[in-house]
Amino acid sequence: MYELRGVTKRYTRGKESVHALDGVDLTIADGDRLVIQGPTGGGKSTLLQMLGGLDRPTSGEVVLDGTDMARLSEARLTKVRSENIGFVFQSFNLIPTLTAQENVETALVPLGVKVKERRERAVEALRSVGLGERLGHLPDEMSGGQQQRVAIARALVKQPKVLLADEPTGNLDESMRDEIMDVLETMWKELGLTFIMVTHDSSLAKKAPRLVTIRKGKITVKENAAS
Ligand SMILES: Nc1ncnc2c1ncn2[C@@H]1O[C@H](COP(=O)(O)OP(=O)(O)OP(=O)(O)O)[C@@H](O)[C@H]1O
Repeated sequence: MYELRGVTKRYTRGKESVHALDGVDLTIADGDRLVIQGPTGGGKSTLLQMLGGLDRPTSGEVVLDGTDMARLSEARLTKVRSENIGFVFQSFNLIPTLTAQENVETALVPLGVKVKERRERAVEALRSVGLGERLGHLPDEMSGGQQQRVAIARALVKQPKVLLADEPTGNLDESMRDEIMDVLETMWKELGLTFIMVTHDSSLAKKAPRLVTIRKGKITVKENAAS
């Protein structure tokens, strides 16, 4: 469970100061599916970075399961991240010289998983996203949708509690977008993940059980009873 209290993030460039987040209070229960939307520059990516422990707030608390990530040492924060949080980005971020299977295995290296188990888990994760036949393919031998599936397998192979996705369908055409959303939704249901996604896509936002809109660093939360 996440508890954000008074989270502020200020960026300073020369004399200019931007309040990317301005006193954000937000609770996210385990197993929630939450969409973050809002205008360009509103603070969506900054909020996701705080949730992922990729950056620290200027002030406030980002508590994940009782631990304030803002106060952890870099080493402990890296450990919390690699054990608990999977990331999927718009630009897939696969290593171009590694096969699909090797890309997925990389997520298990920091956890000290032995080679044989790494291989088995990577194959299983790729099968679960429908890529059992593509284990030995390099990223540029796969479509955008397939590359994003590899990225999803890489995020989930470590069995995280939380999956964070920043515009995961932003680089994909409409049919691939639906396909990737189906994969993400299935994984969310099957694995009992907390799934938090930033999107510009209003049709995806409408379907979310919980919608956070962020403008000028301030959030509003809407529950969607219909979904
Ligand atoms: N590293 C940085 N240095 C300075 N300012 C930054 C930095 N990162 C973000 N900002 C500023 O903080 C504000 C929020 O940015 P953020 O990227 O979180 O918005 P966003 O809602 O994700 O936007 P977009 O939809 O365009 O990706 C913007 O005004 C942005 O210019």
